[in-house]
Amino acid sequence: MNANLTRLVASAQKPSRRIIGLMSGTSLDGLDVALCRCEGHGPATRVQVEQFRTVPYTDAIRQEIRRVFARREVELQHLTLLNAWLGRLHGHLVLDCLAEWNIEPGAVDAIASHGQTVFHAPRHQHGLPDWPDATLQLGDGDHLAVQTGILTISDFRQKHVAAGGQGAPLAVYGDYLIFSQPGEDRLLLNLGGIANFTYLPGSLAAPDVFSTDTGPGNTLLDAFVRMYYPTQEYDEGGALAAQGTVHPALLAQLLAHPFFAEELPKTTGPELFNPDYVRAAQARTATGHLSPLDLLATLTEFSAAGVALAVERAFGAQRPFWAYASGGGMHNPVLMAALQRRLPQCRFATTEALGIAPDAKEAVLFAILANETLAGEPMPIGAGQQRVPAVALGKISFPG
Ligand SMILES: Nc1ncnc2c1ncn2[C@@H]1O[C@H](COP(=O)(O)OP(=O)(O)OP(=O)(O)O)[C@@H](O)[C@H]1O
Ligand SMILES: CC(=O)N[C@H]1[C@@H]2OC[C@@H](O2)[C@@H](O)[C@@H]1O[C@H](C)C(=O)O
Repeated sequence: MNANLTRLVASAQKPSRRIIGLMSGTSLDGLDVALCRCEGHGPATRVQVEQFRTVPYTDAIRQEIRRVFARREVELQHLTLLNAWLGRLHGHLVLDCLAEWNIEPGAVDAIASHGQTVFHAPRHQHGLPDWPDATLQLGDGDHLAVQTGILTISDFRQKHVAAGGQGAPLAVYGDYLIFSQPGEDRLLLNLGGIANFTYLPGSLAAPDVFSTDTGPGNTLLDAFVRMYYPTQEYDEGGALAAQGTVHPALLAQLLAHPFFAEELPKTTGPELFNPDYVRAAQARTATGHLSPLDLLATLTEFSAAGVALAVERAFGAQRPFWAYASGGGMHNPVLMAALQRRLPQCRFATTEALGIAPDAKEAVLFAILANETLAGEPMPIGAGQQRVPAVALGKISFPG
């Protein structure tokens, strides 16, 4: 047998594995690196986060990604170069983190790399009836594996699409394994660039588990903050939105897109929710004159409204939940207050209360996905209409 396969089988048979989860989301704020100890697999999975760091992206890195990010037309050479360049960059950043933590690469079983989404194209968004759902993440796993000498599992979203999903959200698999609690209906709410939630029934009925994007989280806020306040990357503490007033007609127009009326689960991205989308809604409502502060207040309310609409659509307006937040948006009190006002039946906490630091959560979930790819069985959750395919996700790259 090939020596790589022998090592792979040995790793899959271990009672516990050390896996580095990597996530760089749509906000382009940096690479989240979570060193996890994953014990067991399936519902018996136990995860302990041994180390976590967000390595911030420099402006130069962000600029290179933005040349292709969510753009319908790009320079093909740049896209090609970026795939290898990001793979190497992520490999370097992993090695830097390991050196800082005093851990040898040989002490790590695997890297679970999400890669950088550069274009997300579910059918409802590209609108081309003869073409499938599709999504593209860059930062090829082979580069990470060779750079670090660590087995790498990457490109998790393609199998999801191939097996009938939209390529997202994937958090549902890990959420189900580590956050399900008998007797408590839970929502795991991630407020990243795009917002999404996973529903975990207290009955533990696997077929009912599902996950959906709800619309923008921070992506529009970030884009307009950068536009109006070039020295800032985001609305720190919601300080700007807090000084503005929500414009009801613009808010209604922003919510008029068919995305919000569509069946759950669904997925989206900045390909749809971008400044052009907002400008078009402003043109339709003659609100082009709105001050930056009022616009940010309206966009913050828009994000909260998207989440509330999806929750109501799925469960009605009455059903109580514990909602455990994660993602950068939970640091924005204006957004959190709007959510609480629109979902009075929910009680809010963060995943800290469940033992996982909210900023680390997505990176940890990819480590868990890789752990399942190595040692688990496909999970029978969200069967059928919920579009959560029961398949092992990710591609395996050997270091040699
Ligand atoms: N202190 C803060 N106050 C307000 N907003 C914040 C704060 N900290 C982070 N954010 C917001 O969170 C964003 C980063 O969130 P996160 O890292 O969860 O996004 P992501 O993982 O890139 O997104 P996605 O989950 O869509 O892929 C920032 O761009 C900013 O908008
Ligand atoms: C295509 C893509 O990268 N989608 C991301 C993005 O960020 C949030 C939301 O949009 C979610 O659908 C997904 O990420 C998380 C980790 C997921 O798949 O669960």
